[in-house]
Amino acid sequence: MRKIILLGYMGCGKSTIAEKLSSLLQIPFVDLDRVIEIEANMTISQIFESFGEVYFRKLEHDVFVELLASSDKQIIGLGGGTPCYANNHELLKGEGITSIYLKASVATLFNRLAHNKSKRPIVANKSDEELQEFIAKHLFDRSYYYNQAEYKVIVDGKTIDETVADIISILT
Ligand SMILES: Nc1ncnc2c1ncn2[C@@H]1O[C@H](COP(=O)(O)OP(=O)(O)O)[C@@H](O)[C@H]1O
Ligand SMILES: O=C(O)C1=C[C@@H](OP(=O)(O)O)[C@@H](O)[C@H](O)C1
Ligand SMILES: [Mg+2]
Repeated sequence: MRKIILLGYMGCGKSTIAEKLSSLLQIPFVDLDRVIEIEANMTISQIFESFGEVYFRKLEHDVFVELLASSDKQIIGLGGGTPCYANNHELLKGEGITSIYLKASVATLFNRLAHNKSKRPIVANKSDEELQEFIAKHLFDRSYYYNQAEYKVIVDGKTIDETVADIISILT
């Protein structure tokens, strides 16, 4: 396989898990958001603030297509919204691509995002009460796209190492 792609809602652990998986499997890791930030020379928050979400989604699609076009073996951590726009979910079905949905419950996501939302413009300004309800509805809306992944790994109640071990058992 050429690309191992991790997807799922904000805070499910895509960036954290991909980095650990990368060091264990000795396969380079790229975080889609980081590539976007480097190419734009701006943070994700600055892109949203200056140009808006529609512009970000276009950039995200272009960078995703660029990454998939390379023949390099890579682990790619997507942004939470990547599979949900611009038909990106169809790109997950391409040849040589293994896609894995890191599935987290609303409670797990809320616990993580409540302390970790400032760099995520979609949730940055929400109160705790708003956040819980927002995640529940948003996750429901996005689940259709996340469920297009080839594999699903439940992350609730698991340590980083346990989730990584689950992924390795899928890959081997
Ligand atoms: N068991 C766990 N697995 C993954 N992340 C965890 C876990 N426990 C706590 N975290 C924390 O949750 C956050 C997940 O964020 P991140 O990896 O950026 O997710 P994503 O890229 O999916 O938005 C990190 O701050 C990470 O340290
Ligand atoms: O869910 C989303 O729409 C987004 C998730 C973020 O990535 P993470 O899932 O890594 O936080 C980032 O791409 C951007 O803030 C938008
Ligand atoms: Mg991330």
